[in-house]
Parts: sequence; structure tokens; C-alpha cells
Amino acid sequence: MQLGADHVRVRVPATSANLGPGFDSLGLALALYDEVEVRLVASSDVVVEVHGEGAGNVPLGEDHLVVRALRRTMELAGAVPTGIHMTCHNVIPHGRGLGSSSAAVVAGIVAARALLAEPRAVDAATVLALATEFEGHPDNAAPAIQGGATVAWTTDEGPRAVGLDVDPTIEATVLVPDVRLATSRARAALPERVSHGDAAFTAGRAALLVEALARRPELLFDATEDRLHQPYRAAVLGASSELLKALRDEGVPATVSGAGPTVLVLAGPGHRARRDAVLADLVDETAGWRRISPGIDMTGARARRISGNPGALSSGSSGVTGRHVVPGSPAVRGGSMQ
Ligand SMILES: Nc1ncnc2c1ncn2[C@@H]1O[C@H](COP(=O)(O)OP(=O)(O)OP(=O)(O)O)[C@@H](O)[C@H]1O
Ligand SMILES: N[C@@H](CCO)C(=O)O
Repeated sequence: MQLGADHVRVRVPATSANLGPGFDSLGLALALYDEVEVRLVASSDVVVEVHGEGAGNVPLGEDHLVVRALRRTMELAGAVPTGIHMTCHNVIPHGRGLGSSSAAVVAGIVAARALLAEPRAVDAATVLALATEFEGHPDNAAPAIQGGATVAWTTDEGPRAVGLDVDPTIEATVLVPDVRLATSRARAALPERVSHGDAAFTAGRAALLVEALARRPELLFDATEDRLHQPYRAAVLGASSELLKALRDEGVPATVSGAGPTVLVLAGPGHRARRDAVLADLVDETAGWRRISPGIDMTGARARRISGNPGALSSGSSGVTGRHVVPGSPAVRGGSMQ
């Protein structure tokens, strides 16, 4: 596959997976964004600059997650490898249950897609399959790609996802502690088996959550109850587990965001006063907690071509040059990829 551009910019939202009972399937895109600018260069250099979250902690070469996802997508599309100069402006906290790894993977995939002469050769199903290959489960990747709330599932042919309606009165609030919890550690806390009763309870709540999100926010408290993962993760969640209990004891629809330790509150109009009262009492923003009300992202990952001249890749030795928007350059929107 030929390249169609040498310089692109992508933006990918944070995501909250599970939403309580939808373990590994439900997810919601949040309007907090990582932005990545990728420039292909003629040398074999891989130069990564990271600003914001993850700066100083993530690898800066071929091992960088965005670079790995970009390389994998280019390889699948049969594009000839080149050097890469990449700048990341990260806002999504790492290891907090807000889908940072998924955002990085999706950023690499949609950047690669936008660099190709025929972006549609990497179709929506392939984008989700590639992201799931990295993540192991599609629940963060689906909303990161298409925005809004999603339900994702896996078939013999690969992962699939559909969007869900979200009532516009629902507010998402995340309480982010300053401690990290690796998803792998939170998954290691899960049992091999659960009881039929707990499985049936949670399946019912997940079905109810689809209706509560779409039209009946007053049902969000019951609809966000879970018995499949949150109880088993209490020990590794620490203070987040106590905050979750305090919110739920007061009737506030709170869940663990993804694998944690962030706590997500999904509040309809009837929940707001209690939410604000509990949070004012319990969340001390001077003691390591951040309270963010990001809004729900409804568009998902976006990529934009900055320069479409891959035939003349620069040597890469002079920094980022020639940045300009090419008139008519296609805006590639992750949510509408066919
Ligand atoms: N923007 C990024 N660039 C490079 N690496 C990243 C980036 N974001 C995340 N990572 C890698 O992914 C790790 C975090 O992934 P992990 O799955 O543990 O948590 P999460 O994705 O933030 O949360 P969750 O999966 O529960 O929503 C980081 O420690 C880092 O190694
Ligand atoms: N469904 C995943 C989300 C985090 O990646 C989990 O709870 O482990």
C-alpha cells in the first residue's frame, strides 16, 4: 500500500470501561483527549517526545505503545516502514482506569490509517480487531474509536461493537486518585469462577443499564450494580473501594472505572444533589484526588492530515517543518470508518 500523507495529527478520548455490570463489554468515551502528531521521515529514526501524562515513564522508541500500534497497522496494510517523529500531548492519566493504553493503541492505528493512500483499506472492523489484539478485550477500544457509549463483544470472526443511546441529562464525573493500578494486577484479582446467582444478577443489571443510559437515568443506581468484578477487586482498589461504598450507601450511581482505581459516577438529574454532598464530604482534592466532570465524547478518535506529500519525506534532521493544512485533506473520523 502506498502512503497518502507524511504528517498527521490524531486525537483520542479517554474511556471508562465496564460501567459496573458490563465487564469487558460496556464502555463510555469521555471528553478528555490525548493528541499525537506523527511525521514520517526518510531516515530510520524513531524519535518520540512526550508531554503531560506518562512523560518520563514511557519508552521513547520502537517500544512506545503508539509506535507499536502504528507499525502493526502499517505492516498489516503492506506499507513500507519509514522513520517516525512523534509528539504526544497526553492528558489521560495512566494506570487509573481511564483507558490510557487503549487511547495510545487507537491513536497509533488511526494515525497509520490516515497516513495511507487508501485509509478505507483498514476498515472499522479491522481497527477494532487491531486494538483488541493489543488490549486483550474490546471494551475501551470501542468507545475510544467511535465515541459515546458502546457494547462490544467477541465473535469467531473477531470483536464487534455497536453504539448505545445516552440520555443527554446524564453527567459523568470521575474521581481520580494519585495512585496507579495496573490493569494486569486488577485482572489477577478476579476468580476463575463465579456463582450462577451472581452471573444472573449481573447480566440483568447490564441489560437494565442499556435502558437506563438511553432513556431512564433514574434507574442508574440499580443498573450500575455489579457482582462479577468489583467485589473481588476491593483489596487492590484501596481508598477507591471505600469511596465507592460511601457513594453507593447514599444512593449515588457509582462504579469502578475500568480496572480502577478511578471511581466513575453516572448521575441523572435526581442524583446530583446527593453526589455533590457526598463528594464535598469525602473527596479532598488537596489530598491526592482529582474530581473531573469531562462530559461524554460523542465523536471518538479523529485523525487529520497535516501534509500529504509522502513522496518527499524529509530527512528528519531539522525538526518539525512545513506544517500546513492541505486544502481538501480528508478528515478521518474514527466513528464513521467503513
Ligand atoms: N499515551 C501512552 N503512551 C505510551 N504508553 C502508554 C500510554 N498510555 C498508556 N500507556 C501504557 O499503558 C500503561 C497503562 O495501561 P493499563 O491498561 O494498566 O491502564 P489504563 O489503560 O490507564 O486503565 P484501564 O485499562 O483500566 O482503563 C501505562 O503504564 C503505559 O505503559
Ligand atoms: N474490562 C477491563 C477494563 C480495563 O482495561 C477490566 O476491568 O479489566
